[in-house]
Amino acid sequence: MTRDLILTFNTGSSTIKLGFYALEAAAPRPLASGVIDFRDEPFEVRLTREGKTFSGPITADPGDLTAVLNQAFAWLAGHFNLSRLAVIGHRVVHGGDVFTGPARITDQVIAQIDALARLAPLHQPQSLALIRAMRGLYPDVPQTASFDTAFHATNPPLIRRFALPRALYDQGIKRYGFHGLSYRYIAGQLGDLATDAKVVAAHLGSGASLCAIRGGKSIDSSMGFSTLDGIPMATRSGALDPGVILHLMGEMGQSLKQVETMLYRKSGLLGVSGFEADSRELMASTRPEAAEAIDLFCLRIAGEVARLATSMGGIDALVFTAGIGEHQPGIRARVAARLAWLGAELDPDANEAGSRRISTAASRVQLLVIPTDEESIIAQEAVSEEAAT
Ligand SMILES: Nc1ncnc2c1ncn2[C@@H]1O[C@H](COP(=O)(O)OP(=O)(O)O)[C@@H](O)[C@H]1O
Ligand SMILES: CC(=O)OP(=O)(O)O
Ligand SMILES: [Mg+2]
Repeated sequence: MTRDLILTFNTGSSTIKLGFYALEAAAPRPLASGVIDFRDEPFEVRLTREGKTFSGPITADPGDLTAVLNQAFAWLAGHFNLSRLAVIGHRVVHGGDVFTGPARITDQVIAQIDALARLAPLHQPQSLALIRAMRGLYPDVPQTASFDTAFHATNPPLIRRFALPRALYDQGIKRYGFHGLSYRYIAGQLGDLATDAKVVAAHLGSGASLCAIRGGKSIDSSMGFSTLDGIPMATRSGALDPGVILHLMGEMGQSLKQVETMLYRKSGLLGVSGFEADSRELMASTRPEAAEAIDLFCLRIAGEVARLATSMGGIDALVFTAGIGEHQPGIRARVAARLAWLGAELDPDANEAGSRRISTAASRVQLLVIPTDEESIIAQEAVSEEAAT
């Protein structure tokens, strides 16, 4: 049996995104994409192939991932010959200092990923459960991990350091950065800006961060030790005065679990608006709290662009990507307006149309929209890692 099918997983807090690729000499060729969205009612697995979307019902309890995957893959077997699976590639958010590139999954690698789970509680446990479940379903198929943190391994030590006692840095308490698969993809899509331009990429999805990229390398990013740092997100706070945490746990007697739940799940756009985490609903709402949540989001994004420009000594282009970056012209316009002092000038028609370039010819900073594709990086890394071992 020829094994020529690649499966990728991009695991999030509420969705598992799947990609199917054909193994080909030049590069993996995309065949189909799928999603299992735990928020869906009715609960189902969806597959989009050649412009058509198919769905299979899932009756298993969403809390039982093994049962969910058993059912989902029994249905997917009607669309793909799964005995042709050559490799399964996973996005794993935190690789710490251990992983500076993709890795073939072994028992030791699973233990190392597990040891970092606390730093990415919305993602890492889900990835581990998925890796284990796929081992059970397809024990003969090799699995690989592609790490969000790996792209930022090029950040200089000064960028990675917190102003904390030196010994903590040596114990791994430092800035790592995330969304690296997305930034690696964007770095490959910059055309004539790829060689030497100073580029800030803004990955604005449910999780959101920004990255300074020059010559194909990450110089600095907004996320740090955990996936909480930087700008506000759908339900995460972004950077926060650590004194607030001391106050909550000291004066207000909150537990670690309570604070963790608040920072990861009840803050950000949801926390500030008081009712909604999704940018579509917030942009459509007339409530002042919704406007304030979006305004704070945009203010903090613009502030981070300026900070990252300082790390690079300038900025030539700002790239918007991911769900919000690609599809919310109103948010792009608000960010651009706050960067007018830097010479950023939006072309409103190009922005509404979602063109690749959305700035005027006179703009001192090019504003670009580039759709991201984390899955294609996972597929490429799965093939190269599998070939190397
Ligand atoms: N077609 C769209 N139009 C407007 N907003 C969108 C669209 N698609 C996604 N978004 C917004 O993007 C955010 C989710 O980003 P996405 O990158 O899809 O999420 P995730 O981080 O889960 O992969 C949400 O705020 C959502 O409102
Ligand atoms: C790192 C992170 O926040 O990822 P996501 O945007 O997929 O939640
Ligand atoms: Mg995402």
